[in-house]
Amino acid sequence: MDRRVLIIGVGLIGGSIALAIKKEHPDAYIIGYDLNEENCRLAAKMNIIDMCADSFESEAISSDLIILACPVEEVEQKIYQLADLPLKPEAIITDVGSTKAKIMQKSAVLREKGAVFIGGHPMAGSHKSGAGSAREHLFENAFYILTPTSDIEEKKLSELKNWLKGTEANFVVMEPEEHDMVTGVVSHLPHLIAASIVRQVESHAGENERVRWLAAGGFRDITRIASSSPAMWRDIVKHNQSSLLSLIDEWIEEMHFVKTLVQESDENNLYNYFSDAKKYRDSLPVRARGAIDAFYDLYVDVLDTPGIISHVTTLLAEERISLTNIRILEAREDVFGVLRLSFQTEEDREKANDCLKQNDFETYLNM
Ligand SMILES: NC(=O)C1=CN([C@@H]2O[C@H](COP(=O)(O)OP(=O)(O)OC[C@H]3O[C@@H](n4cnc5c(N)ncnc54)[C@H](O)[C@@H]3O)[C@@H](O)[C@H]2O)C=CC1
Ligand SMILES: O=C(O)C(=O)Cc1ccc(O)cc1
Repeated sequence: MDRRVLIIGVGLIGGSIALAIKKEHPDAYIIGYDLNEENCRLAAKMNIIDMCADSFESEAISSDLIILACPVEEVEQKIYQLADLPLKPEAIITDVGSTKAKIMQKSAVLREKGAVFIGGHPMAGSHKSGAGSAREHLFENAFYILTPTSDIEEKKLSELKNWLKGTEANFVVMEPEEHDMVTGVVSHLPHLIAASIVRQVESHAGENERVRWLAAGGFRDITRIASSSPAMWRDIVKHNQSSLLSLIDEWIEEMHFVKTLVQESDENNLYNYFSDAKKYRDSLPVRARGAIDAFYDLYVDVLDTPGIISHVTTLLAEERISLTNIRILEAREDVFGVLRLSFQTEEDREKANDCLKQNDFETYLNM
C-alpha cells in the first residue's frame, strides 16, 4: 500500500518539502491541508500535492508522515488537535517551524499518547510566501535542524531523514534551546532590525519624498527580509521572546558603542569597526543556501547604455546558459552599473563567467 504524507500548511516551506519528498519517494501520496483553500488548490494544480483535503483530522489518522508547516503558533494548536486523534502508532509527526523550544515543550502531549514527534527546521527559505513560490531545490545544501527528544529511537530518526532525503539538506541534531539562541542571533534579530530600519526610512520619507526615491541599492539589499510574511514573524517573535530580549539588549549596547564612535570620529576606530566587520563577513561560507535568491551569482560591470542588458543575455543564450534571475544593483548616470546574474548551478556560472570575459566584460564572483 502507498504511504501517505499529510502536509498541514502548503505554503513556501510545506510546498517545497512536498516537492522534495515526491522527488525521492514518487509512490508516496501527498495530501495537503491549508486554511487558505485557494492556496491549497493552487498547490494541487501545480502538482505540488496529490490532493487537497477539506479537513485534516480524517487524513491525519491514515497518514504515515505528518508535517506541520504553518506559522509556529498554529503548529502548537495542531499538536494539541493531533494528540486527540487515533493516529497510526508508527506515524511520524514533524514540523518546520523557525522556533523549537516552545514547540518541543508542547509536543509532550503527543509523546504522552505514544506518538512520535521530531521537531525540525530547514534553515533556508525566502521572504516570499505561498505554494506558488515553492521550489524542489530550496533546501539543497542548507542545514536542516532536527530536535529529537532522548526517547526517540534512532530508527525513527533515520526514517524521518529518509523521508526528507530529497531536500538534499545537511541534517544537524540540536537541543531546542541552543537552536533558539543561534537562530535568534542569525535570523530573528536581523528580521527585527530590518523592519526597524524600514520604519525609520518611512518616517523620514513622510517629511521628504526624496528619501523614498533614493531608498534603493544597498538599502533594498539589507532590508529584503522585511518583506517576509508578518503573521509568520509575529509568531516567531512571540515564541523566541527570551532569547530576543537578551539579544536586543546587546544590540542597544552595540548601538551606544557605535554612537560613541561617530561622536569621537576617530579615523582609526571608525576604519577598524568597518574592517573587522568586513573581515568576518567575507569569511562566512558563500555556498550555503539561505534563500531562494542566493543562487550562484555573477556580477558584471556594465556601462549604462541602451541595449546593454539584451547584449549580455543574448551572449549567454548563444552559449545555451540559463539564467534564473537578472537584476541591476546600481545604475548611476554616466558611470558603471552592476548587473547581478543568478544561475542554478556553479557550472552555469563558470560558463557565463568565461563567456562574458571573452567578450571584454569585467566580472566578479563575489561582492
Ligand atoms: N519562510 C521561510 O523562509 C521559512 C519559514 N519557516 C517556517 O515554516 C513555516 C511556514 O512558513 P512559510 O511556508 O514560509 O509560510 P507560508 O505563508 O508560505 O505558508 C504557510 C501556510 O500555512 C497556512 N496555514 C496557516 N495556519 C494554518 C492552519 N491552522 N492550518 C492549516 N494551514 C494553515 C497558510 O494559509 C499558508 O498557506 C513557519 O512555521 C515558518 O516559521 C522555516 C524555514 C524558512
Ligand atoms: O529570506 C531569508 O533570507 C530568510 O531569512 C529565510 C528564513 C526565514 C525563516 C527561517 O526560519 C529560516 C530562513
